[in-house]
Amino acid sequence: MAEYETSEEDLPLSSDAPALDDDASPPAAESAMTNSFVHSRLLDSVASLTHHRDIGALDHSLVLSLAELTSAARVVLAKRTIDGASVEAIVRCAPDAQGVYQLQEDDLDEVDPTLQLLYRCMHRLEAQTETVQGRHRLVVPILCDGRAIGALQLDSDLPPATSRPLTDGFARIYANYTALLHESEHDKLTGLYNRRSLERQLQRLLHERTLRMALPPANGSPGEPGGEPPQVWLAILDIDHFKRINDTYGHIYGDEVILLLAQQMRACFRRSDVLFRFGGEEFVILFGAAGEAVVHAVLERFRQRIAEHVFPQVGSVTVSIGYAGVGRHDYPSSALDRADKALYYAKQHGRNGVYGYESLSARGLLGQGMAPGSIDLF
Ligand SMILES: Nc1nc2c(ncn2[C@@H]2O[C@H](COP(=O)(O)OP(=O)(O)OP(=O)(O)O)[C@@H](O)[C@H]2O)c(=O)[nH]1
Repeated sequence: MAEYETSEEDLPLSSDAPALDDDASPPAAESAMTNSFVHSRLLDSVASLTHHRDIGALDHSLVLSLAELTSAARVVLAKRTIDGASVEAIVRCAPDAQGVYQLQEDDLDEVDPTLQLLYRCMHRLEAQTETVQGRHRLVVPILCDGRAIGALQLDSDLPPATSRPLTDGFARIYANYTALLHESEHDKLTGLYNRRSLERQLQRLLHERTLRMALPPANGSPGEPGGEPPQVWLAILDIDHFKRINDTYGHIYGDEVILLLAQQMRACFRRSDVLFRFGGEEFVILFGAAGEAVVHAVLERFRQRIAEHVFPQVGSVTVSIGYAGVGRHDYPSSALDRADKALYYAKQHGRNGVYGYESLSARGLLGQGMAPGSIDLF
């Protein structure tokens, strides 16, 4: 670390700041001052980066920090899907006409020539450089366990030798921190989201829909007369007679059923649908759909798919599913409670079925005295 060569007034650091060096020449003092300023900006960026608990916010913070620290013309973050098969997200950052950095998140344009180096970098697992119209382009891979989970592109006037250490450093911090966030949000056995992340994911989904659809203010919650039709849905899925599977075949096969079911969920639902392992043999799905008929058809298709699937050793497995609409100002616990009531109804009416809270309720089938479902609410 360089020594500070300035006065305490000039540099409002803590009282631990190193003493002045009387022999320092003005240019040396100036350079130390610059170094110290750069270091504190850098630490600031790292601190704000690791402050986030949400991967989306972390992505934004990463590209903004790098752009601001390097005065880049453009910074791009590309992220790969979990299976590494394709690129799932692109976050770009560039200054607007006033020089203020603006973020932009978009779908991948595979033919965009300005992103070709990103692909090559992720493929070759090593940094790439090129010069385009006098401007330097540097792309570094974001590596995790020897795999490229993404890449960072910096278009700037800085030669790659100058910008590389910083860009590499940010890529490494990002890789370490996303691994930590990922672990804390996901179930170890299935790789699906865990229960802890439900509230945040639900808020994110509701927020995204609000932004995308620019909805007018809600005038009621789902299920209430006059309420707007819900656009986000929550389904709870529970494996039928799972205790019997464990008792008959043992926990290892029980776990395998859970794992294979999660794989079936991944294969059947859309990438934009959010999948959770909520508890032992309980799963939650959050998704957007136009109406109850669509939701019912999607879940019914999954129920059938599982009923027809042959699980190794265990053979046939069935699932019961309950679902409910989620209003814009809903609490996760209330939406869960409604879906759980529909699931309970499914369990009481032969299992291997799909039921929606709204239609059960409209048909008066959820009596006052109905026992609460099995789920522990927040
Ligand atoms: N193998 C395995 N079993 C689990 C896990 N978590 C919970 N279980 C078991 O799952 C079983 C759930 O049993 P119940 O809640 O009685 O439900 P069920 O037998 O599925 O019956 P219904 O839900 O009424 O159809 C219990 O025996 C739990 O011990 C897990 O991670 N792995």
